Amino acid sequence: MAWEFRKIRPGENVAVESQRDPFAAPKWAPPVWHMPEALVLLVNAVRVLVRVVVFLVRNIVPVSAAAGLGWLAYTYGWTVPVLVVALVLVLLGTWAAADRSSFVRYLARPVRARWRSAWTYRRHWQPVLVTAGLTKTHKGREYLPSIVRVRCGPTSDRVLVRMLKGQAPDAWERVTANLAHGFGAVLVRVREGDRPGRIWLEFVRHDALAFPLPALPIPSPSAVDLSGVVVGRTEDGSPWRLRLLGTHVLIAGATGAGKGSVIWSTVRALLPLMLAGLVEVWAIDPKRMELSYGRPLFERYGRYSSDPHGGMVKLLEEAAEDMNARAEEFAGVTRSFAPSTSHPFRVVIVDELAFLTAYCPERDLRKRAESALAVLTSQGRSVGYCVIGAQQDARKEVNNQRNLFPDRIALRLDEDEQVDMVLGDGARDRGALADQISSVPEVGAGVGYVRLETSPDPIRVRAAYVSDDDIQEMVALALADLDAGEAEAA
Ligand SMILES: Nc1ncnc2c1ncn2[C@@H]1O[C@H](COP(=O)(O)OP(=O)(O)OP(=O)(O)O)[C@@H](O)[C@H]1O
Repeated sequence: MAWEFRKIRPGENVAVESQRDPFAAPKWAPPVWHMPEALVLLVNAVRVLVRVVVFLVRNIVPVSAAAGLGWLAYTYGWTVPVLVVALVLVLLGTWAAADRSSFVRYLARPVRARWRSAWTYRRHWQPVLVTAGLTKTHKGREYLPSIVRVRCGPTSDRVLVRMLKGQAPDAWERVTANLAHGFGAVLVRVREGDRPGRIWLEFVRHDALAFPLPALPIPSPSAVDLSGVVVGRTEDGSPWRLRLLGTHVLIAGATGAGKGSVIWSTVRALLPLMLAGLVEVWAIDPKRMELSYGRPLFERYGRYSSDPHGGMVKLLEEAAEDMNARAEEFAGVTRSFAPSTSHPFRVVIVDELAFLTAYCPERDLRKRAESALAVLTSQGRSVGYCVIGAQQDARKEVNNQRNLFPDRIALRLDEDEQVDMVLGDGARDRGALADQISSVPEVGAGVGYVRLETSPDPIRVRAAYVSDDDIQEMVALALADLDAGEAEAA
């Protein structure tokens, strides 16, 4: 129980049960101990001293700077500190102009984090948490979760929070809307903390993915990393790197969700290695829409089929056969795959998986496609094969093959339960709101959620939009060595 000292009349100091709620009915406690005046003063003096020391330690840099300037002004007059401040500003300006990224990293962001910590988070912490029901009052004493540290990113803040003992992250997940409104954020996500009992709250200040991202420049061959080709941007403004080497990728999204932009951004990122003969793209195009634009490109630097009467399935089977032959060749010789012109990295893109499997009317073709896909996805990873499958319908009945794809992307989905079907259990609770992505193309097309290997928390991404003109430019670049007639024929 907490106590505070009250003075009743001179010489009469009493300790009473403390009451922090200003609206609570007055509760009179009988005097318990009569305290000497000097002891009361001493206790209060120690309290003030401790608070001052904590404040000084926490704010050592600004306090020292202010004290130094004060001392200069006192000793030499006000012009000297003004000159010192001007000099420091000039130095900081030069630093910012010369190396902006280090300036932002080592100075601007930490200063901003301190400011936001004090002004936005600590100032509103208690009222917002009380209203959101995240505090506990026990025997008149209020227990409040505490802020450990605040970090600022370009578009979001991360606040490390020490929860109350016995509190779990889902208590915070339930009130993310209250927190967002309380602290003026667009949305709030709850992330795993650095140790038990702590969580990171991610306050998104503004949506970095609200506007379409134009097609990224075609990279130089040495910049292409198959462990993470850049296909767009993540919510914190960093590049979205899609892993292809050693995995398979499923892109799930309702019609118009922008699956094409993920596929084309990937092809665009791979283009330099395709031209160098180190990567082949085998395109299977049942819809004859998205991939048909790049048909000459795929036919020259890979394969292409849109033939519904067995051609597409045959292509898949040939990929599976070739993969088997490669596996045999590599057995006992090499364990990690590095692409070469004799053994290029093969990306098999299937624009709509369900056309080959669930929707295919011919039972025989369906079975053959399913079995070739299963072979490719289960054994192809280590021998330089990557299957990228797009899928409109994420329901279980339609997509029984999703477990064959280790990496999955959830673009806009029609129903909330499809999110966990695509990204795995609990993904929606952890913030993958793929069912709430806007269906307005400018706002939501190409936006989605991915789960990285390193973290169970889904992150929000947007693929760059590769327009028809961009595709034509890629095709022209890839076929530049052919003369006009040949290109036409291709
Ligand atoms: N990354 C993006 N940024 C902005 N707009 C985009 C993006 N991707 C696609 N769009 C817009 O959204 C429209 C639909 O995209 P797209 O055809 O790629 O969707 P989809 O998921 O492949 O649909 P479907 O399954 O019906 O083929 C495009 O015509 C384009 O205008």
